[in-house]
Amino acid sequence: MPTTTREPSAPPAPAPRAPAPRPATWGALARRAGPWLRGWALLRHAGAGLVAGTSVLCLALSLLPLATIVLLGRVLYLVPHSFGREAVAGAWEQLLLVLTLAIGALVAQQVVAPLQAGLLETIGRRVDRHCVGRVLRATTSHAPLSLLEDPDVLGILADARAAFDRQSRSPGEAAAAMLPLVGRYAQVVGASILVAVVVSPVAGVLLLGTALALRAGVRGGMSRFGAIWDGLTAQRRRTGYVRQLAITPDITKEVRVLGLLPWLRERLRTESLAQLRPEWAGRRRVFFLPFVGYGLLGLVGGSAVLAVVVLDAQDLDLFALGVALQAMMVPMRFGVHFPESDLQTQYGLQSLESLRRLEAHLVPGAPGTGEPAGTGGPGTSEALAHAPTGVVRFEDVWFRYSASSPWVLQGLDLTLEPGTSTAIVGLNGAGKTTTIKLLARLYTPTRGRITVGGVDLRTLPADRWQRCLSLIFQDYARFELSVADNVTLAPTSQDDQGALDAALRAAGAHLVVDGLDDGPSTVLSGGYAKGRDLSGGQWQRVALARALFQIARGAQILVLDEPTAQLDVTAEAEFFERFLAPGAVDAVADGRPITSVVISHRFSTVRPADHIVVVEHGRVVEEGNHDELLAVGGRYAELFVLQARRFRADGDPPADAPVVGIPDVIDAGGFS
Ligand SMILES: Nc1ncnc2c1ncn2[C@@H]1O[C@H](COP(=O)(O)OP(=O)(O)OP(=O)(O)O)[C@@H](O)[C@H]1O
Repeated sequence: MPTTTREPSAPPAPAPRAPAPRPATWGALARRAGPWLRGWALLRHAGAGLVAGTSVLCLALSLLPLATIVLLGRVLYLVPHSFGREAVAGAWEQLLLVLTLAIGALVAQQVVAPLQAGLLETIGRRVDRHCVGRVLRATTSHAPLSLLEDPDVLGILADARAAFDRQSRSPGEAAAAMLPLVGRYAQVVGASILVAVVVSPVAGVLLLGTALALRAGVRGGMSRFGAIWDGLTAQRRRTGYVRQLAITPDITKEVRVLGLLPWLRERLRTESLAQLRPEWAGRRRVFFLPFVGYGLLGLVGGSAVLAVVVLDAQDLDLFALGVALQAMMVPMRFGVHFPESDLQTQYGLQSLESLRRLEAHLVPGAPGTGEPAGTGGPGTSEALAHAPTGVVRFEDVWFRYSASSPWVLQGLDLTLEPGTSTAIVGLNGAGKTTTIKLLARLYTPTRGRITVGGVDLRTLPADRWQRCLSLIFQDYARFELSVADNVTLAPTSQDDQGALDAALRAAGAHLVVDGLDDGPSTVLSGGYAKGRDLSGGQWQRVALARALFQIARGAQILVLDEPTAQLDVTAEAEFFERFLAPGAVDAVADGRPITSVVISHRFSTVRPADHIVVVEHGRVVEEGNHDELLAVGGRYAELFVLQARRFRADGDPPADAPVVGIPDVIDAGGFS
């Protein structure tokens, strides 16, 4: 294949900007009511019987105090008629009965309250189970990676997760708390009706009006503070990150050794204050002064009701007076937070809205993802049966991570022939990993296209295409699971056992496994009984086995990003000889032609590849096989010799050290 040297074409015109989002069309009322209705609707996930039973209990618990008021009013009335000169026949017996009932009502409240709390907790947990499922569906959807890296989406995700980590209130708590809240309103209405009946309708209306005004003040303050809280999402994420840093053993180990603990403590302090100061200021603003105002309103309203009662006092008997004075206290309690429902509904409903925004961003088919829903789960025969095959081509691909960041790929052209091995080499930051992220459809090209067998990758569901690939990134995942789970990432059948063994052997990980107490069942973490942590190089072999296992399961393209970064020199050389040679993965591929792509910044190691591509500044500057590239004496030759010379200095020269076609390098003291 001829060696080519590429020049960049002119940069493309800026990508068209997405249209600005249209202003929300919902009315203010709908905006306020929407979250409440959605929270209410969540109750169906707790089970109709449980919700109905708990509702009845909540209503009973809120009406029992009214019953107590009436009964105690009756007691007041009966006391003078039960003793002394004004005693009336039968009054004493009635007094005993009413007193017993009043005590019974009080005891019932005490007994039922813990039961109510338990039932509400159960409802909350059932609703949260449903919501956690929704979070998982959103985060494990096939949304483009760019969305999962979007700072706004990460902030929303952090908020949604915080609720389920019990750092904030959850949607389940909000839904459950609505039942006692309804009970509170039933109680205040009941108390106002009592006052209206025993004193006058004016007093009843005054009482209800005062209660509702106080309530509006309390909840209004909470929702204004909720908006402030929402605005601090990014800062909360930063604070949470530093807090997490402070308790992550691996990181604190490094921080300790470097003597950075004071720095970490100070950083935690400054980040926490950056979150808390606006919260404190917000609290003062939305709670303190309005609290004084609403306190005065309660005083005026309460005094007005009292005045009406006093004016009517001569017409009121002891029963009416007792009931009126006690009932007046119920609405006055509307001036403070309800501990069983206010924080729960305020922050729990905000968590629910975060969850909904997350779904809007990430769930396939939802507006904003631009992602067609996939078919077939990981490794299913359906996904692989419809797998696109053929030559993979990058055609003048331009890419940047966001509209404001610099171009990473600048007109990259690349061809991957089926059944061949390609090495992509280049210096740090050249765009090699980005190239394979695009190949894997984690991102889509900003301009240009990638085709497979002539079909634009964009038109294929990402998950179906990804089933054709087996890919290990340089920052591969390390799961605190068994070796077998780390390799297969799926429940294994008897059929898989052979593929697992072959993958471990082909990756050279079988030697690692042989040294483990429980063989492939050993958990790869020292934190478990019989578990064992591995060295970096041993982990890398396990990750390689994972990639090879997917090949055994039917994937046709093997992509390895810096697969030898943690291997020793001998293992690295052996790896490249094995994986880039023809038929390298036959042992796991069962004779199918496998296209392999290896990324490396080590020019001296990719010699066996059928095709070597040199990437610089996001474009291919040279390509060919090793001999062709050396003969040209360009960038590859220059960097190959530079790196090979270092090997030589280490006493380990590559086999073809005497290089021809790069006289300038040789003159400069290269190989002789
Ligand atoms: N998620 C991201 N968001 C924004 N910029 C990114 C992201 N990932 C990479 N970049 C930028 O893209 C450029 C190319 O990175 P890439 O990882 O593709 O390089 P590379 O050739 O693989 O480098 P290396 O050999 O160091 O792994 C870098 O400048 C990097 O800062």
